[in-house]
Amino acid sequence: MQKSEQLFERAQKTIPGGVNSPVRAFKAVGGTPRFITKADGPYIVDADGKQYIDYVQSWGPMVLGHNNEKIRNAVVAAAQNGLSFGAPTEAEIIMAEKVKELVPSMEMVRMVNSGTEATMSAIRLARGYTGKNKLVKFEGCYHGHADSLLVKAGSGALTLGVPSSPGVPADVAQHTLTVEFNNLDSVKAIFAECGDDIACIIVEPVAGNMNCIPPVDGFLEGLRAICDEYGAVLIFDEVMTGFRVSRGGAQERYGITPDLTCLGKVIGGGMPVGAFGGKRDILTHIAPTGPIYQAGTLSGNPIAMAAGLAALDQLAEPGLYDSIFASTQKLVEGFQTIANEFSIPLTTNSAGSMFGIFFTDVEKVVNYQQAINCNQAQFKQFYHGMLDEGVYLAPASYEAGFVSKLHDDAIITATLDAARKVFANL
Ligand SMILES: N[C@H](C=O)CCC(=O)O
Repeated sequence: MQKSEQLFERAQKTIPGGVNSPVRAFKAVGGTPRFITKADGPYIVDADGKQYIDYVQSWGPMVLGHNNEKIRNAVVAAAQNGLSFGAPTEAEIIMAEKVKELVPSMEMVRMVNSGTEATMSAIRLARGYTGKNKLVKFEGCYHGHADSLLVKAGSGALTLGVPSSPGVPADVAQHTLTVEFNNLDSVKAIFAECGDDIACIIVEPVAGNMNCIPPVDGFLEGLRAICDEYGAVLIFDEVMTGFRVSRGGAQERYGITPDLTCLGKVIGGGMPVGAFGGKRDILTHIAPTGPIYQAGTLSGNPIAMAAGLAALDQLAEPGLYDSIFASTQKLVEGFQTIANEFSIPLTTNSAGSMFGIFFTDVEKVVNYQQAINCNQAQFKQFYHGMLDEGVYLAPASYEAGFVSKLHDDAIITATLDAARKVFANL
């Protein structure tokens, strides 16, 4: 770890906390963040040359695994023609058509550069479209770091103890109403109180920023019904679940159609991209067809479009999703079996190729309270044990894990062998 240590020390002199995104800093687990030099397939390699089986997968987008050859070639080919034009290209149309084909509720699509931009823009659109101010989000859900959404947020904000960040004016935060994930009664109650001024509900259909919590039966259906009743816009934040929990995302997996959908890095095969889209009737309110402003010089960047199209094309491979889901199932069942053998209280969740491990004696984790009450000390010990054994999990207990196409049987077996050694010492 010598090189990572040196790099971390050097980084802290010029980069706040030594990292460009807080979750990378290992604050939740302690120790030195591993500085990464390359990634390939299911592996990443750190500055000291140590190889890890990677379950972060750049926080989700690498459904095909790292350094996919076709994506890489598409990026290189596109780069021959220039890096950024600030003008429209055919690739953006092909991308919008492709997204619409895979996620039919996205009748129109606007490209942006990140998940944060996607959710921030979708919220503005919902407010402008409905003429209402308030938004409903769920405690522990994370939708990027826009002001309105950094209220009782999950992910790094929760890990670092600032789920409602300083710097967000109270005047802004007052319009964000937070309710409990998987609790329809709490949503009904807030709508009964101020439904006339609620523009939208934004939800991660599988909450991947408080570990991995799938929706309970009827929850997403209930949100759809409430939005219909009150004329609010239902926004699915599919930054994590898009093209991952099913080829058509969570909306396909659970059979619920939102009004707007937000997508993130997955749509660029890992490049810095995002998109939001949905009903034509709503999207036409965006500039230049409508008055609600939203813009970006780099939006629809040709390199990102090339990477994204190469990634999305490969998702049509027959049996791809069944195979990744089977690997994920084998992994979580393996963790559970081994924990049981060592009498360690543990439960797991999964949705498609996303998974979560919870150190708790709760039988099934379905909400925020249960997620944050898990045994953090034990997670920390487990985390470092796995790292030593060459398995890289998200360095925070509130983050979902991700399995790729290249996490084959041998990789899952190697991970479980590592877990057995680590559990034996917990
Ligand atoms: N949970 C986040 C991804 O959506 C973690 C990534 C980050 O904040 O850098």
